[in-house]
Parts: sequence; structure tokens; C-alpha cells
Amino acid sequence: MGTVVDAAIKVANGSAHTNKKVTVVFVLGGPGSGKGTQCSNIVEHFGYTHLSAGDLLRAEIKSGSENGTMIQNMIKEGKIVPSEVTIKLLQRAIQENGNDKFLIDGFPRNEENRAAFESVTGIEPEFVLFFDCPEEEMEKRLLSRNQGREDDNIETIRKRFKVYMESSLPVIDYYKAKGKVRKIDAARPIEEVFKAVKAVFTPESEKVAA
Ligand SMILES: Nc1ncnc2c1ncn2[C@@H]1O[C@H](COP(=O)(O)OP(=O)(O)OP(=O)(O)O)[C@@H](O)[C@H]1O
Ligand SMILES: Nc1ccn([C@H]2C[C@H](O)[C@@H](COP(=O)(O)O)O2)c(=O)n1
Ligand SMILES: [Mg+2]
Repeated sequence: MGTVVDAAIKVANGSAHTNKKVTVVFVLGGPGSGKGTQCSNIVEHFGYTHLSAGDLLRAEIKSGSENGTMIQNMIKEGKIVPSEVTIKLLQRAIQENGNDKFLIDGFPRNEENRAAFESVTGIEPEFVLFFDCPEEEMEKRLLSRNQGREDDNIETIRKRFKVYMESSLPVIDYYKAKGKVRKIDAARPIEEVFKAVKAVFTPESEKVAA
């Protein structure tokens, strides 16, 4: 299992060339569907490293990078930052981490993200974990998240939902057509959602017959 990511390493390091085989699972779903919450559980139980594209972009704003203001404005508007920026952050995070199994949360968010990541890194996801949740439930969760996120206000939330419907769902459909989507009903309590997630990550050979 695993995909060679020579291209990712080359871009991140300039001329350096390392072979690193990685397994990647994309974690997708609407804003507030519970991606980050479930990724923490998966990390704990299955030894993956969690890379949230949104968290990497927010860290980039805080670092005072030259792209910081552009990223901040895009996030406030609920828009998707150009792939070039996000892919560099993901590549660097993969490169710097000793692990070989990654959950990439909130990426690819649109067709541009998807195609660019594939052509730059050559990485195909092992599968796509898709948290399916009704909008009313996601809105309720986001409005009570209380993590001080600038985009957790009703105006930006509505814009994020629109971008999700128009740009992110087609990416999920793309992977569905390839038989790669593992859909989870995310409108249940956290523990119940994790039970379903565990079933996806547990190899058939290790599943105990009921
Ligand atoms: N199954 C659940 N039931 C109720 N609340 C949940 C559930 N899963 C997550 N939450 C809560 O909903 C909020 C959003 O969850 P989380 O941050 O994991 O979503 P997300 O998909 O990562 O959102 P975003 O795309 O905005 O980063 C958090 O406050 C979290 O504690
Ligand atoms: N691939 C991505 C992922 C995220 N962003 C920006 C735009 C999102 O609204 C914001 C927050 O992401 P989240 O933490 O909710 O996953 O970050 C992006 O531009 N491209
Ligand atoms: Mg999140």
C-alpha cells in the first residue's frame, strides 16, 4: 500500500530528491460535518497523521507569510485559496513528518485542488472518507463551535455552504465514480459516527463476526 511522492518532495525541497512512500486518505464533507473531530479519533486509534488544509492555511496567516493577507481575505469570504499555496503547505507537512500515513482533511475542495494535487504530487488517495450531514445540523454546530474562527459567523457560513455545494460536491462525485468514497452518516452523536469510521479503517481480516 502507498504511493511514491517524488514530485511532492522535489517541489518542497528545491533540488533535493527523496523517495517517500505515503498512504493518503482524503477526509471530505461540509463545513461543520465533523471532519476534524473524527480525524482526532482516527489518529488515536489508527496511527495516521492529521493534516487539515484549513489549519495549515490559518497557521500560514499567523506566521506573517507574504500570502497571509490574501489567505485571510479568502477565508473570510468562504472562498477557496489557489491550489498552488495549499499544495505547497501540504507537501511541506508531509515531507517534514516521519509518518507515512496521512489524513488530508478539507482537501481537495474543488476541481482545481484535485487536479493540481494529482499532477504535482502523483498521489492518488487510498480512499475518500465522506461525512454526509444536513446543512441545518452543520449550521447549528458551526454557530456553537466557539473556537474563535473568523469564518464561523452566519454570513460566511452561508458562503461556505454555497462553495461546498457548487465546488466540493463535484469532487466527491468524481471519486464516487472511481469507487473510492466511503460515506458516513455524520448526523449522529460523535461516538456513533466513530463506530462507522472504525469499520472503514479496520481491515476485513480483523473484523470480529457479530
Ligand atoms: N457528531 C457530532 N455531533 C455533534 N457535534 C459535533 C459532532 N461532530 C463534531 N461536532 C462539533 O461540531 C463542531 C464542528 O466540528 P468539526 O470542527 O470537527 O467540523 P469540521 O468538519 O472540521 O468543520 P470545518 O470544515 O469548519 O473545519 C465542533 O464544535 C464539534 O465539537
Ligand atoms: N483546500 C482548502 C481548504 C480550506 N480552505 C480555506 C477555505 C475554507 O473555508 C477555510 C477553512 O477550512 P476548514 O478548516 O473549514 O476545512 O480554509 C481552502 O481555501 N482550501
Ligand atoms: Mg475542520
